[in-house]
Amino acid sequence: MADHNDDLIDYEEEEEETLQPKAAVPAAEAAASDAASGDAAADEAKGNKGSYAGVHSTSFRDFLMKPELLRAIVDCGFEHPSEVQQETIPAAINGNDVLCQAKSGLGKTAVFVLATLNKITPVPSTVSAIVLCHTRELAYQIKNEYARFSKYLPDIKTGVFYGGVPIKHDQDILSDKEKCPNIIVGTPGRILALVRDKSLRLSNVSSFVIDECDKVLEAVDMRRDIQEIFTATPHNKQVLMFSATLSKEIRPVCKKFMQNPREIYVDDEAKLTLHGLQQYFVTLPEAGKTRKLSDILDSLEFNQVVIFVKSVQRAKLLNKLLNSCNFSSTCIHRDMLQDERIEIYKQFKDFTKRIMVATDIFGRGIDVERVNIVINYDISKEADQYLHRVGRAGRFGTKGLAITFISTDEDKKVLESVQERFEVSITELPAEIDPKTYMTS
Ligand SMILES: Nc1ncnc2c1ncn2[C@@H]1O[C@H](COP(=O)(O)OP(=O)(O)OP(=O)(O)O)[C@@H](O)[C@H]1O
Repeated sequence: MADHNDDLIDYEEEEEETLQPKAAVPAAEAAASDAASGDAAADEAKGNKGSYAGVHSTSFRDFLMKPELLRAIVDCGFEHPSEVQQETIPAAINGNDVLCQAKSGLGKTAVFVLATLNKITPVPSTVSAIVLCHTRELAYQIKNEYARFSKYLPDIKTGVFYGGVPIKHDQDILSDKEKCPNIIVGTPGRILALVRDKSLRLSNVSSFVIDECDKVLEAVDMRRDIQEIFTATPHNKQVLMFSATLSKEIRPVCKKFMQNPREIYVDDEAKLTLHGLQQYFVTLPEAGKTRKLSDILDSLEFNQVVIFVKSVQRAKLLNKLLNSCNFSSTCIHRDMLQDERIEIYKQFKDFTKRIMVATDIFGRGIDVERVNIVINYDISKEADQYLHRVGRAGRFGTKGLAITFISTDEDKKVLESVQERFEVSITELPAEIDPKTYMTS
C-alpha cells in the first residue's frame, strides 16, 4: 500500500489530550436481578449458538454497564462474552480509543454497540455517536443491532443514513427535534453530504466508530470522506475501529485518527482461521462451474448458502439460472435500487430465500446466522477477502463449509496464499461429506 500519511491530519502533532475515563456506572449488581427477568426470552434467542459462547467464565455482569444494557444482552441470548468482547469491552467502556482485530463472527459489533450505548446520556436533537462502515447493508444491520441492545433505553434514538435513497428524507429526520438520532450509523458518502449541507452537526460527537476499518480507510476516496467527517467532530472524543483483517500497513493509518489506543491484533494469522469451518476446493474449467454448482446444491444439505461471484453481470446471470432450475435463489449487487437491496437482505436474513448470489458487497460484516455454506464460484482477488467471505458461514463458533472453484492459475495462486497465510489446509472436495460435520444440530 502507498504511504497515505500525507493525506491525513497528523493528530500526533497536536497537543495530546487524555480522554477522561468515564465515571463508572454503579449498576452491575443491581442489573443481575433485572437481567434474570429476561431468561425466557434468552432461551428462545439462544437458538443454535456455537460452543464458543459457553467456554468463558467472565460474565457480561462483570462489565460496568447500564442495567438496561445487561437486560438486553440477556434477551439477545448472549450468555458469556467472547474473547474479543472480554478484551475490548472494558477498555472501550473505560473511555479508551480501541483498534481491534479479531476473527470473523465473534462479536466485534457488540463491542462498539454496547460501549457507545453505555456512554451516551441522550440530549434531544444532539448527535453523540457516529458509526461508519463500507456498505449500506452493513450500516442497516448495525442499526438493527443498536435497536436490539437499546430496547430498554427508549430515550436513545439511532438512525441510519446511506446513499442510493433520497437525501431529503435524511435531512427531514435530522431537522425534526422529535426524530433526530443520538447515534448515527452510515456510509461515508452520504454522511459527508449531510455534514457538508449542514443538516448533520457533529460538534457534540463523543464516540467515533469505524467498522471494517481497513476496507474503509484503504480506498482513497472513502478515506478522504472519513477524514472530512472526522474533522467536523470535536478533538476530544473516543475512537473505536474494528476488522478481522488489519495489515501492518493500514494500522498506522488507523492510528492517525486515534489517541493512545488500546491495540489488539492477531499477528499470528493462523489464529484468524475459523476452526468450525471446513474448507475445500474444486478444480474445474470455467464452463463446468454452473453444472458443478447445481450438483453441489442438489447433493449437500444446507440451511442457507452464499455464492460469491466476481461481477454484477455474473450475479444476475447465475441467479437467473438457479431460479430457472427451481432453486430458492436471490441476488444482491450494486446495480439495484437501494430499497430493493435492503429488501433482499431482509428476505435472506428472514430465511425467505435459501440461496444468495452476491458480489463482494455481501462479503464483509454481514451476519446471517443460518448461513452454513459459502461457495466461491469465483474466488476473491485477495486472501483477505477470501477470509471475510468464508467467515459468512460458521458465525460465532458454529460449524460451516466453504467450497472454492479453481479454474485458472490466478485462482490457484490466491488459494495458495490463503493456505500459507492462514495456515489452513484446503483440500479437494470429497465425493461425500457427512452433514453432521458442517451442520450445527
Ligand atoms: N457473546 C455472545 N454470545 C452469543 N452470540 C454472540 C455474542 N456476541 C456476538 N454474538 C453473535 O455472533 C454473531 C456474529 O457477531 P458479529 O457480526 O458482531 O461478528 P464480527 O466479529 O463483527 O464478524 P465479522 O468480522 O464477520 O464482521 C452475531 O449474530 C451476534 O449476535
